[in-house]
Amino acid sequence: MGSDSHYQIPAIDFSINSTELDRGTDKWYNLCKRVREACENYGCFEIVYDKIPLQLKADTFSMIRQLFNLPVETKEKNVNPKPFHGYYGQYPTTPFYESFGIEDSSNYESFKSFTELMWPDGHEQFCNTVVTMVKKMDELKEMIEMMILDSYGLGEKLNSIIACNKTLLRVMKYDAPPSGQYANGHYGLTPHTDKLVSTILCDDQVSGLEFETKDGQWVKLSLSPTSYLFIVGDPLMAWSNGRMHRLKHRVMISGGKERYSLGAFGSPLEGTIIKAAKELVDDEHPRILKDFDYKDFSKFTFTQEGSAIDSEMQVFAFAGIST
Ligand SMILES: O=C(O)CCC(=O)C(=O)O
Ligand SMILES: [Fe+2]
Repeated sequence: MGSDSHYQIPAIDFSINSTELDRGTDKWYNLCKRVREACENYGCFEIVYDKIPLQLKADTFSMIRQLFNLPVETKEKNVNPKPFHGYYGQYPTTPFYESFGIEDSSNYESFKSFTELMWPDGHEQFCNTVVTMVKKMDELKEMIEMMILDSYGLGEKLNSIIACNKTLLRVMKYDAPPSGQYANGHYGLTPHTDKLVSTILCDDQVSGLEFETKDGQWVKLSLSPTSYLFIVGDPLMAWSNGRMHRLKHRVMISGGKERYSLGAFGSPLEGTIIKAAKELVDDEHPRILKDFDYKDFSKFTFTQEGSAIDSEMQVFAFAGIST
């Protein structure tokens, strides 16, 4: 992955023979260890993965362009009161950003309903292409979640938030600002840590994503066509009792071409209480957060009080243990 020449996030190659990736093999445990180290030290890693055909990815982005090209009145029909779901756009603070959050999108019937909301006469190619892509990203996400559990020796804890969440598909578009404006960059998306458990992200080869290193430097990322980015979100950090690092990131746009990106986000199930795995709390790692209801936390981030707090501090303001 091209980033600032002196700073490189780990790249983990999953493009190997499927049987080697079976749970229990040496290769599996070796990857588990690397995944854990990357999440703890960087809060992210590049996933090199050849099991999603490049043509499928290209077709998906072409379908997503068609979606964003629909009239605003049509896009606004995708209303969903849950945080990070539904259509978001035309906001004065992020004038170049639009997104859709579509739940249960690896389920054909559910995605078909969304498709018919956007195209009342149906759009089979849109539906088939995107569902196929989300299923592939889902497989990858489930495998990485299992690796995280196994990396801590907690592979049997299948009711933890790591193993038990639903994929929320989010698609994003960042308009290119008018030429000559913002030559030095403008926020497409302001700095934040993800509020969903984890994220697997890819883009259509127009860069803009940047992340903050642990020592406060902003570094540009550009993903190769066969790469995806895994990002640790606040709930995953909370589950790991602070062992995993949340990645603070932002999108900067500076003109030229519009950017499209696509993410499979792990969304906690209704009623989920986020708590540190008890095995990950000990004298050396005292508990850093109280248990909290995920829904209340995500609502809090949108309140006047919550939104005034820096994104990475919100979880501590909501559930921090005062010493
Ligand atoms: O568009 C991107 O590359 C990043 C999107 C993102 O960070 C988010 O939706 O949380
Ligand atoms: Fe994000």
